[in-house]
Amino acid sequence: MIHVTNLEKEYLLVKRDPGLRGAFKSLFNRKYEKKTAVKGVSFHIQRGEMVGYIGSNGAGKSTTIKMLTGILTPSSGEVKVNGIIPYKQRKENAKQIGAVFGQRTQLFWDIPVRESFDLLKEIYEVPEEQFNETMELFTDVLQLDALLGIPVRQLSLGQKMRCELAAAFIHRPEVVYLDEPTIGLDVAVKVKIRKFIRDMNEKWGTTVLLTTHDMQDIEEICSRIIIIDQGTILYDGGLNEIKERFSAKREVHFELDQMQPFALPEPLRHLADWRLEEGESMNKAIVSFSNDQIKGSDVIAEVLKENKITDLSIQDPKIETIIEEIYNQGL
Ligand SMILES: Nc1ncnc2c1ncn2[C@@H]1O[C@H](COP(=O)(O)OP(=O)(O)OP(=O)(O)O)[C@@H](O)[C@H]1O
Repeated sequence: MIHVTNLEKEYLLVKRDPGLRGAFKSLFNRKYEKKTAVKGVSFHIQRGEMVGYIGSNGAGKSTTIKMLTGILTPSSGEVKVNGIIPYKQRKENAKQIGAVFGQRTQLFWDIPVRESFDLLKEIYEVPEEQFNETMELFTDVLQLDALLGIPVRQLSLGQKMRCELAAAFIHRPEVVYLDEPTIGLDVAVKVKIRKFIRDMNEKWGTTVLLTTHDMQDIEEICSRIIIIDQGTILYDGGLNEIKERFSAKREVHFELDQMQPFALPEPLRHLADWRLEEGESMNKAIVSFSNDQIKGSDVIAEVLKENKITDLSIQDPKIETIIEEIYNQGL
């Protein structure tokens, strides 16, 4: 569905000396500097896959997505979405994709949401019956009923984002690009949005490329991640595989009675680290260890022998921690 081969994008930046004099000079004698935002990126995404495209600020995510949507022309390399070259066939590409770009809206600011959807229906030439059926479904799943009569500018961020999501899927596109679809939203709306994306993927087999800094989005939506750093791909593979690869780092969280001190038993001293998290009524001792050196059950057994524990839980490594480690140490 999405084929990207050796994709590159260079931006030309105007080089300017500091100060007013520099600004004035650059008006007449422009010097340019090249900035390669995407360097030789290749990946293939199958129809119906939901892939997380992640990386730190400035890694090159938005630049890639802009090339996939046809907004930007690549400096070199190839990009094809469902057989279409986006920057050459912008209209055809626009018909088969949907997009949510964080804070920007594709809805019409001053008119009621319902009328924005009616306009999108005309733009995408959605058949009447299909449109009504889709609207009914979205109204139900995203609880849009009360919002349809309100102009977008009067909606809260969460309400607006629910409408944006509906607008991205209204014409049942083949591919949807989601750039930070849950940014700034409360947990309840995030849950609703993640479920909606999963449901649409299941119902229509929509291919989804998701950019987010919220790792919970990734964990709940994607089974594959592509990690980009400084314009090049660091990792492309299963979310579970990478978690397993790094599952060397596991943690057991032991809840202690406030009055009880914690001691790491002797057999664990060279195999595990621990730290204390202090709370109002409860302290928590967090013991971290390498799965390939000792089993979680042995850690628990040893700790229970010497400490009074009220509760415990085993935590898998968080994907943020994993990504930070890949950034720092490589794969
Ligand atoms: N229009 C532009 N002109 C010049 N440089 C740009 C332009 N857009 C982006 N860049 C630069 O290209 C690099 C990649 O930017 P990009 O927006 O693709 O990153 P990103 O991964 O989407 O970051 P973020 O998570 O902050 O949105 C950055 O160094 C950025 O400063």
